[in-house]
Amino acid sequence: DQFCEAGVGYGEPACGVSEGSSKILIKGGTVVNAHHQEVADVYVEDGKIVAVKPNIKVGDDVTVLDATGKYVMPGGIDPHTHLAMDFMGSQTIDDFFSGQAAALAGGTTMHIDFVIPVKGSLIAGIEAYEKKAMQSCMDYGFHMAITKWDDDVSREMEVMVNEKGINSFKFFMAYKGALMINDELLLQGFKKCKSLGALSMVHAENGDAVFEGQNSMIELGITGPEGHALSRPAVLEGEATARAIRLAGFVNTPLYVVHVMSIDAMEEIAKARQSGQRVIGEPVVSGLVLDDSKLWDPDFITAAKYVMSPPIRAAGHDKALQAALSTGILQLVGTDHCPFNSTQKSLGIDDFRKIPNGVNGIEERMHLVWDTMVESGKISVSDYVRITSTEGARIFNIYPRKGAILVGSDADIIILNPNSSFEISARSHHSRLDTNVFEGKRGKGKVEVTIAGGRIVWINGELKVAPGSGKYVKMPPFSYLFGGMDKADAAYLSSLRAPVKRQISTA
Ligand SMILES: NC(=O)NCCC(=O)O
Ligand SMILES: [Zn+2]
Ligand SMILES: [Zn+2]
Repeated sequence: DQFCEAGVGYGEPACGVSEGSSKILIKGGTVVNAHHQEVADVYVEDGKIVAVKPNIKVGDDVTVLDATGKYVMPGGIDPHTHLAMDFMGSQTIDDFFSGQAAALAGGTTMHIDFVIPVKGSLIAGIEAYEKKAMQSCMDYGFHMAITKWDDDVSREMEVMVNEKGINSFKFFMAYKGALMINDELLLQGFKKCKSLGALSMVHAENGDAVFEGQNSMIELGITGPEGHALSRPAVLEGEATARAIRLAGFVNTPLYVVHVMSIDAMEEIAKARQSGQRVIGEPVVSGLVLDDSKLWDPDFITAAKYVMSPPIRAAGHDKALQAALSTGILQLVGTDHCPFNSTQKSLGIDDFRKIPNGVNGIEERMHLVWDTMVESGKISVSDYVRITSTEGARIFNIYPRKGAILVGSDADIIILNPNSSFEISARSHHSRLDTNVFEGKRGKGKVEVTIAGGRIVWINGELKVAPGSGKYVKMPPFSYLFGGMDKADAAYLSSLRAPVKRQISTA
């Protein structure tokens, strides 16, 4: 078994992990934060970072890890996952335990998952997810999807923000007949989010046009996975991104565009940001490092494992998204980890519209982003920390508790060896998935140690995780993205020209 699972408590030497206390000293590494790096020791006690400075001396009861020549960085925060999600007639194959264990093995120490309402009810939705998350072995937070609109939903959004610690709501502009909402709902939702200080997030594809595109493909006799890409071209992602941006601008509320997969969408975000609008763009690792060629593979399972929405695009979009990430047009990297195994993907053997949409990434993100962005010289190590951890913590308002190696921060830490290497395979990964969309990818830089909540959970290629040890992280509203918005609203109001007092002329 790859996991030391139930029954193995922390503090016991198991799975070859020698740690036995909650006191850890990381010695001699290069400690990297988003704005600074220095050679220093990091001392951890009871789940928190207690000291960051050179030459810390400790007693015999402390586990000492030598990080000389290595980077000591905040654990990754994956802002976009779907664990144990019921979707397209299946449930994603990783639950909150297996998905999080995989994450920890890849250097991610917190994720934010999307709660899907039950028949539109947010309360029923969060209750279901609270149950699913009971087996957690790492810290997590929730976004909430909005799938219908009425007074109950509006009231429940208040409960989510004020009582449940949710500060972001996702609106699906695609998946017609299932999760999709229309522009009227989008506007109501954006207004409500603004009033609550919650971040509006969109899955930006024109769902009506996608529906048309799908029907056209079927009429043309194109039923295989390539039909998925052909039916929802980048122009539909660009259109929806532009529409969401303009509606968020009309309401004057910040917008977060999830899984930006195309140049078309990225350019809309670039334009909006250039004009001063508060728009965040999140590429996902599959969009950054893959292209759509495998969707034409003659083997159905090989092709179907690449089916996700918006689709992985033709070569060229990947490089453009990397460039946008390096120049700050896009701000942080997620995964959209939404794994369906071969049997589940086979639901669409005769019709691509029935292939459950989603790919893996929660375990691979930190390595692939390091190799693609840092090892290639596109960004600095500090920027790596920013796009994989710190910016997520800031956007979702949990910085500096998360996303930093600072005194008082949670002890979520990775040690990355830049001279070591990784290779990705379904044979060795920790997800329950029987395939891997990144199969065979190799690169430089290896997460050798993961510390989550002050415990060594990944070392020497072994996981030591216990179900139930992860904590729910409440995320307060009014993140930095909302700072000064009230002034912009006031300026807008005062800019309105005085209404004309009209009389009926009788002449
Ligand atoms: N992206 C995808 O294909 N599946 C997960 C659901 C979503 O994020 O749209
Ligand atoms: Zn989506
Ligand atoms: Zn998603």
